[in-house]
Amino acid sequence: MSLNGMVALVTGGAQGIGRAVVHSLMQSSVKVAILDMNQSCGEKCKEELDLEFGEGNCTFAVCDVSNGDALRDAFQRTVDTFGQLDIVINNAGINNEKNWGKTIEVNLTSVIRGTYLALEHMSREHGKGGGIIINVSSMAAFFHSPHQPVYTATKHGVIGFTRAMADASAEGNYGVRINVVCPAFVNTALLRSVEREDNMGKFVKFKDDFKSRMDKFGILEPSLIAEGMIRLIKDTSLNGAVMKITSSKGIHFHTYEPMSA
Ligand SMILES: NC(=O)C1=CN([C@@H]2O[C@H](COP(=O)(O)OP(=O)(O)OC[C@H]3O[C@@H](n4cnc5c(N)ncnc54)[C@H](O)[C@@H]3O)[C@@H](O)[C@H]2O)C=CC1
Ligand SMILES: CCCCCC(=O)/C=C/[C@H]1C=CC(=O)[C@@H]1CCCCCCC(=O)O
Repeated sequence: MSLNGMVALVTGGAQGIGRAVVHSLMQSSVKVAILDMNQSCGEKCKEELDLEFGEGNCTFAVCDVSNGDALRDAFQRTVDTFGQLDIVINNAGINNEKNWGKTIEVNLTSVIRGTYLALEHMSREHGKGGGIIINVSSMAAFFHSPHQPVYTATKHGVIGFTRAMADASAEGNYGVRINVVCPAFVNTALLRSVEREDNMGKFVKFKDDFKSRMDKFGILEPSLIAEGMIRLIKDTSLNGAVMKITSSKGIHFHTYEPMSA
């Protein structure tokens, strides 16, 4: 499946995993709208991508995904700029057990809002031509992190919401495939936040245990997560898929017991 000419929107696209998937998408000739709350990183990211791929192939907008109006405007500006929207990756996420309400707002509420906004611009129920949504969860949804109870809860929620919405899309003939990716530890700024009291609050005292888990389970590069996301986009058979990415098994999928009668 060629992605040439498609248009993607990536939240948290200025750094880390989001930056990696933006680059992979542009290597596949996808035009990308990068949304991020970090203006300096976003502008630097766009400057570098313009140098590599030529101008006009990506945009950057400062957008805090937890601001619903700003997120709605950013989606609309993307469609106004590029004329269409085919791929949405709800990637932006934080780790803050002190301001845990914010963690819920960004990691779960904004993923829900971003999914609904994506459907407004892609679903046949809105007269559009279809598309693909990828929501970002975590292996913390399978190996719960005793040091990140609220982060863990949000990532469990992303899986449940995504699987439910994928079924709704299939039953409603939305024409939109909705999948979720669950990386283990990834070498980004977010991972380094587990050592900071500002982020971890009282759980920072467990940082040595957290680091020993990183040693045990390994640390992935963002490019591998981007590879998994491109696979979710290109494999048209995948809807409601729960992709896991770990050092031990690489890119693989979680399987669920079928619901008994
Ligand atoms: N790094 C890791 O070990 C893992 C990360 N994840 C998830 O992957 C996603 C990306 O995380 P990383 O790339 O590691 O983090 P990162 O911190 O390196 O990059 C996240 C980007 O999102 C932006 N962002 C944060 N809050 C935002 C908001 N409210 N509005 C707009 N942009 C915002 C940041 O400015 C940053 O550019 C997150 O959902 C995270 O939970 C999942 C499993 C493991
Ligand atoms: C803010 C930091 C982001 C960390 C996200 C994350 O995925 C954390 C997961 C871990 C937290 C405690 C754990 O034990 C989780 C282990 C995840 C790796 C499991 C890999 C298992 C395997 O390789 O088979």
